[in-house]
Amino acid sequence: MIVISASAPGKIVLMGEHAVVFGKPAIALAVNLRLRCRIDHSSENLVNGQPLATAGNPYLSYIVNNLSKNTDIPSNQQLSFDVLSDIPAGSGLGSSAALSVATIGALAALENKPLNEEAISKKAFEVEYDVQGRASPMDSSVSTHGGGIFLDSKKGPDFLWQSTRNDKTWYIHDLKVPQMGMVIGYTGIRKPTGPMISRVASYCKRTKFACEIIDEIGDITLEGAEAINHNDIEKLGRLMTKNHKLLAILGVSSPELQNLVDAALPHSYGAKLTGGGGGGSMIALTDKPEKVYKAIKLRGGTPYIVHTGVDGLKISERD
Ligand SMILES: Nc1ncnc2c1ncn2[C@@H]1O[C@H](COP(=O)(O)OP(=O)(O)O)[C@@H](O)[C@H]1O
Ligand SMILES: C[C@@](O)(CCOP(=O)(O)O)CC(=O)O
Repeated sequence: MIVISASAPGKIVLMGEHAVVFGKPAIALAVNLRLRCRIDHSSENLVNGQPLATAGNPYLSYIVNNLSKNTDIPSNQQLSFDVLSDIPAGSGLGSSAALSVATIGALAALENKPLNEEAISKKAFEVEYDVQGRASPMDSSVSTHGGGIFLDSKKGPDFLWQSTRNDKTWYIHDLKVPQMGMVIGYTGIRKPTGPMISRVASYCKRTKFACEIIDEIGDITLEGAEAINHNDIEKLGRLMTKNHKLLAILGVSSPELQNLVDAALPHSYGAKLTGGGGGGSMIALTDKPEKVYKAIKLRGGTPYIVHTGVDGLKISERD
């Protein structure tokens, strides 16, 4: 019997979340929190031994319901999925993209297909977009590729692939990022991404002001990419904190996130919420990770000192 297991990383967003959904630039890094998905043939569709249901498992259900679109596996083939994750779900750390990437990667391996990063990442983006109602290809791309990525509205050096949905095209680039001390602070508050994206979209529909904030996030993200190219960590930190303020104006911060950002800032180059916001997690760029760790813990958050520069999708087992 063939048993396949694949793993994919979660991510942090250095700059540009939410604005990237509108086609603006963003910078995301894979981190050493991973989700593993093991797939096996089965007599019924199961997740961790329980029947697969759309309500509890929208991403896996979507993949199974669209099996014939994405694979040559017959649509009546039943599968069992075992999912094990280090990434807290609904926490802004890209758990849903890691789940989609690892599952689609494992299905490709089950079919003995060569791993094609671009194809897997695009299929995972489709899952994210359709289940959430709106998304950018940021999470699916960085989880597939690993390391760092820079999304832009035009093609530049180190271009990997482009993704188009409706009237928007994102050009995805490999981004080499120097080793940086990075601490995640999880508020413990689960916030699904879809409603946060909708909230920003309706704010932008109502007011020109919100669209200008989105533009401003895009502009400072380009400055952030320049700062990375020049290894200017202090400038990057300042821009990250500015990015946080702009996200707060858009209404996607929360008192709990602000509490952890405030705790981290005295020991950091910069700090900001990461991902969808409204709860979930923040990140701090620092050369004193232990101090930030303690400060976040003292304020009731769950800190993780994380490594970047990690692998993307990996097929980790084949029997
Ligand atoms: N280990 C897991 N097992 C099954 N589903 C998961 C797992 N981790 C995440 N998910 C799915 O992803 C959703 C969270 O995704 P999302 O709202 O985009 O937040 P984020 O990607 O920031 O964690 C969960 O509600 C669940 O449907
Ligand atoms: C808000 C957004 O920019 C990032 C969402 O990240 P997460 O799903 O909350 O980890 C949405 C997206 O880019 O698809």
